[in-house]
Amino acid sequence: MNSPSLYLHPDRDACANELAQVLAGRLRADLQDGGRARLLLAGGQSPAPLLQRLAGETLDWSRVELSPTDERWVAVDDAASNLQLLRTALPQARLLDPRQGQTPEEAAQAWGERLAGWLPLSAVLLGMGEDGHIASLFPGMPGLASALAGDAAPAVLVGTAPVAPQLRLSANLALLRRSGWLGLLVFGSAKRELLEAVLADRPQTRRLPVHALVRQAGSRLQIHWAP
Ligand SMILES: O=C1O[C@H](COP(=O)(O)O)[C@@H](O)[C@H](O)[C@H]1O
Repeated sequence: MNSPSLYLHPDRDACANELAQVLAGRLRADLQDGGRARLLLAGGQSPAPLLQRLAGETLDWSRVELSPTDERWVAVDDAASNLQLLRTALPQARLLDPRQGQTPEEAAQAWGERLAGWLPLSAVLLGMGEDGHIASLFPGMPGLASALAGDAAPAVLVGTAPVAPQLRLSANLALLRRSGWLGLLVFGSAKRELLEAVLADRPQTRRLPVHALVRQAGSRLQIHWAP
């Protein structure tokens, strides 16, 4: 396997600063010809410092289309909503709400169709849970094998988390990989230990969604870690 690049930052601020510059550079490159840039960002806790830095980058945000990598099936203004996190931090971008239907199934179908029209994406930044989930692709969840399949068509699916809010929408791995730049943001020692086990291809990690990401993306994946 061609290994991902692993960037070990001294602290979360340094990590956020560098990632904001890398992402802004990718967006500017796609905006240069007068077109649009398309960006998918992780939700959860980890992106907060990065989002703050990214919001300070000078670029034509009105031409940047932004959506989360996954969403919790909660009201759009719920504190657990990934879109709400992006909306609060980057209101100047053109936000696409994953709630494109009345039911999770309808929304997954319609959001997936919208995202398919964005491919190839400019950049995708994923997060990872301590259980090895990425986006809302959780170890052992129903439908995981097809969500991770390397030859799947890019799509959005309805996922199930082991913790509340359990009902999720998530881009599948095939969609997440269709990007000019692919990154994974991870903080803390527990996640670093898990990542090292994944990079070493330890057998107990082979069922984890992050293992599929690392194997399929190889050297195209940048992993950014800070304590
Ligand atoms: O549930 C989720 O978790 C992951 C990881 O979140 P973090 O708080 O540990 O950084 C996140 O990447 C994903 O978007 C989110 O829905």
